[in-house]
Amino acid sequence: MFLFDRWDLGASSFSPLSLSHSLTSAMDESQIASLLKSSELFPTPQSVKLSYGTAGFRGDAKLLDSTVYRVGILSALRSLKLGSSTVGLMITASHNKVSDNGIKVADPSGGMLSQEWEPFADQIANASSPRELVSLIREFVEKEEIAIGEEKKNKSAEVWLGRDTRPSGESLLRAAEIGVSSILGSVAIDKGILTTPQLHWMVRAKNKGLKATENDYFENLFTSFRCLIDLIPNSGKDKLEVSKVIVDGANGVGGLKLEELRESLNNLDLEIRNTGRDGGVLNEGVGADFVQKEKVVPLGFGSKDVETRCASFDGDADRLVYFYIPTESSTDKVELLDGDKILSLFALFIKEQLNTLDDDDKEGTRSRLGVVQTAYANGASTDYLKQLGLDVVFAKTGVKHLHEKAAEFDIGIYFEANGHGTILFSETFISLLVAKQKDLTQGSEEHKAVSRLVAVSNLINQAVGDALSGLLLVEVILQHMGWSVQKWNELYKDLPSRQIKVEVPDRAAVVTTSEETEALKPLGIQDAINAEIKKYPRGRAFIRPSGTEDVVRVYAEASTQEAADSLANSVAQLVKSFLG
Ligand SMILES: CC(=O)N[C@H]1[C@@H](OP(=O)(O)O)O[C@H](CO)[C@@H](O)[C@@H]1O
Ligand SMILES: [Mg+2]
Repeated sequence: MFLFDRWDLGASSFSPLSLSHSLTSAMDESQIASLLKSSELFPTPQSVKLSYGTAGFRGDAKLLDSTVYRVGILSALRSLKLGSSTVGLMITASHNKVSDNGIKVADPSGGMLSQEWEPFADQIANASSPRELVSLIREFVEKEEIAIGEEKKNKSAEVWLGRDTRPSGESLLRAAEIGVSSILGSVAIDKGILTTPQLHWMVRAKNKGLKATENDYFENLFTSFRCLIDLIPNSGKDKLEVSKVIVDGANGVGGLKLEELRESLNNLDLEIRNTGRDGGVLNEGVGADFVQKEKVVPLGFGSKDVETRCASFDGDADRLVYFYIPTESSTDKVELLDGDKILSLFALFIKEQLNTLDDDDKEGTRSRLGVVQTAYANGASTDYLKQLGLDVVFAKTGVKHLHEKAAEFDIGIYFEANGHGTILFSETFISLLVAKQKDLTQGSEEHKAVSRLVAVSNLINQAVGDALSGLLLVEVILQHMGWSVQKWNELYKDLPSRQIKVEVPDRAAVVTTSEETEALKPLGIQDAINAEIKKYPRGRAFIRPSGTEDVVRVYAEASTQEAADSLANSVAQLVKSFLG
């Protein structure tokens, strides 16, 4: 009973004995003691309601200790549930401001945490006392039939931890370690500063029994990049001179990792700015989110870079956008090549290789290539992709939703307009490609096409969107096509669009349909939005509550920039008047 002596169980009717009985049904006393003792170190902040959201928990870093500790516990349980497979924990708040931080879980597949576990994450993050926390864990462990405790000594959980460059990362990582270790026998392994996609890649590789260090990640990137370079028709002769690309690292982890990778890349003229070493602040006036939303040059770029191909990463390097400063620009406006345009370039390249193969396909087993977008995709990109004859499907915002849909194809390409995306190859399709590669005559067009596809499947991160691997693929495709960034931009012309964030007292008051294009609540707002849309040629607009920030997002598109701005503003006004 010593376990509970130190606990003030308050004035509730709760008795230590009943706690002991109910908890021990799923967990032994030493396990309960461990949880109670460690949770004492991390009191829940009052008056903060936490939600796992679109991409894990995020918020002011000062308020996150207990959340991160609790997600540490969850990750150990997740590992145990899945036969002690390795689970990843990433401490990052991506494109949010530097004083924020966050945590997300990478499942053993390398993908996002199964959505079935999100309600449990919300529950434990919001548990108001150690007693409630332990009780929730006990119930969950019982429901999920997770075996923890003495009898499991030989099979323990393993969690790999990574963090971005935020100053708060180190102490939060310690909190996560304590959380993991409070599930007895679990092992937390600190993998240091990483990009989010690196950790996801490493977790996936580890669970597939492959080499899984950070060096293996780099080696995989430059080997497959080199392979694609070697497969460029005429080895680049008669093609565009390889021109320079300048990368904005958002003053975060991505620029630093790209610097490491650059040592081994000799077919790329690469300049890296905003590495964070020159005094710049993470995500402040820099990075993919800033460039994509504001459509202006990031700090450190200017008139000297006119017409040069530039790219921006976000704070944890899972997003990538390209841009250039047009000659005629007298302002700081950029021509943006967003996730939709990267998706289009990838789709075009993959389709070209598949066409070469399918022509040769005697059995007529054509491969299923599909693309996945969200409601934020520019309408012009969707028209373009459809006109290419591609199967275009839509998913809710958040890569976990896009990833799921892309996995239904032999090759599924998904991208959010903000630059998060990748190309998924199904295991069966990869085996088919590898078998074909062996059968076909070396040097034939078919052999080259199949080899390119295999190299792309190795280069591009199969777990999540990855700015580093995305950048390398864009670069090699441009060299393959002999295209400048301007030529690439001409694939289609974006419809003018505008995004606005509206702060409201309760963003949860906005409830949308599953496609997120219509608001069901507050009642009447959708009719009012529709009436606004009708006033604009090619007008389209929708609202949804953000899953990562305390705002309602407004998106609008129309045939001119003025019209898109005006439509977005009118809809923002409606949001304020219905919810303000
Ligand atoms: C419009 C927009 O860019 N939304 C972003 C943003 O989600 P919100 O739920 O919209 O806050 O952050 C997510 C995580 O990075 C990303 O997946 C998503 O695309
Ligand atoms: Mg990110």
